[in-house]
Amino acid sequence: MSNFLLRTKALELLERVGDSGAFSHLMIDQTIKKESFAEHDRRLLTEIVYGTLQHKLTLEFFLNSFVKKKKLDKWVRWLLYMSFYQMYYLDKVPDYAIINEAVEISKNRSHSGIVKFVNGVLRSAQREGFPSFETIEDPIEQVAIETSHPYWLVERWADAYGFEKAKAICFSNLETKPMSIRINPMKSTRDDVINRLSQDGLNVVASTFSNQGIVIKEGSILSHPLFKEGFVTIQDQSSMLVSEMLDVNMDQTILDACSAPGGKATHIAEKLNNSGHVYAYDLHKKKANLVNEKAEQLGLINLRAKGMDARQLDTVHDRYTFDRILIDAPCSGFGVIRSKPDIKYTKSEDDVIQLAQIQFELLQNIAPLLKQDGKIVYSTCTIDPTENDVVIAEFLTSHQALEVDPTFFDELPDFLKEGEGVTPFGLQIFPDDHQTDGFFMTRLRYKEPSSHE
Ligand SMILES: C[S@@+](CC[C@H](N)C(=O)[O-])C[C@H]1O[C@@H](n2cnc3c(N)ncnc32)[C@H](O)[C@@H]1O
Repeated sequence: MSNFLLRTKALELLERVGDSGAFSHLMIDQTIKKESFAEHDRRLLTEIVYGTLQHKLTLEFFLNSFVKKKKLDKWVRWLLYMSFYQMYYLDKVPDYAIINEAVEISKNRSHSGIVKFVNGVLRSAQREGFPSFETIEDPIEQVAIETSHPYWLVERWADAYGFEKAKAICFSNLETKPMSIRINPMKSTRDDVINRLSQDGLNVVASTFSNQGIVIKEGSILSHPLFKEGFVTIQDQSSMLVSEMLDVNMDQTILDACSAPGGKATHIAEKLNNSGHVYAYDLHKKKANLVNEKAEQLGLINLRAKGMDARQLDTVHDRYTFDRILIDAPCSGFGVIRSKPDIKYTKSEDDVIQLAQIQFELLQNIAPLLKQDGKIVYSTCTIDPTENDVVIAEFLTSHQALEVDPTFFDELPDFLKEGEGVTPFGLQIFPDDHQTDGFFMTRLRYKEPSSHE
């Protein structure tokens, strides 16, 4: 494909999704796939689109240094952002070529005034270079601009964890993490899968988070037969640890209250080796159907998902029904910004407060369904204390028969036991800690198994 066409496509995508606040990997990937590009073009297009979105606030800072208070058409702004992104972050294409392409695109779309403007701004950037972040005096603002996070979010993390940790989190959100997969123990062993993938040229190592996990350091699993035939599932390592900490045993009756798209529900069902039963729910029926599809692909007959608000599960299940309960709650998602950069632009402090309320209600309404000797795992893929430690602390204050299960901490992998993420209420994994998603998880149980009767 010509450079002109590729960059025109990139601009179209950015215009479509960049301001909507609803872009997702899936949506962008599907659009790119539809065009049937050559592999090399597809990779460059993906890189330009994601990179521009990922660095949006930094690129805005650059633009403001060249253009004072000028109202720009949406497409002109995105064209300048994507050109800046390539000039500053990529060394694949020389600046003059990036500028020429941008000028050609402008000619195609508008009149000579705009063409001159685009050319002028990009030539100034080429001549003068981009402004240094050192010129920003406020350290929080400097990190916010350099890593393209909103100010309030960096400030919030600095208040919760200190400035240096907040900075490390922000920078780690710009890196890519290695992909990890979970083997299906009903079909193969981890050693066999590692051997097979190594023979086929992938560089893989065993995960220390889960004995079903494998980290792919080099190579792609997406076109490998083991992936296509359901021998392995793509899942982040922190996410795998959640189902590990549920401490599942054969024949148990398990509830996964917020289950879509089914990563953890299928992990749990695999651990049961098709015995027992996993009752899975999700607020959205369509999403619950995805869980059923995933279970079918993996050959799991002990998992069934339905659409339902989990805060009303006490209308369909009796008290003391479940051996294990997983509440992988809806959350702000601040632990997964690396793969979903839209989160940092769209979520607000109000969202955090509203989500904490929902999380509390989920715990409150679901906990009575736990058997006397059962265990509840509560998890989120966020790093905000309001949705994690604070929700658990408040829940335990109003439900004094329950406690954080002290054996949860003993069962953590050794390298996590002593880390900075261990709190009195659970384990917080940060995205800059282990090249995984950021996650919070904890396990609750009755203080005295029969005292609540
Ligand atoms: C963090 S995701 C769950 C991820 C899933 N456990 C996995 O591992 O693939 C949270 C899910 O909760 C669902 N949800 C939100 N509010 C809910 C509610 N009141 N009842 C049940 N599910 C809800 C969302 O639709 C979303 O799919």
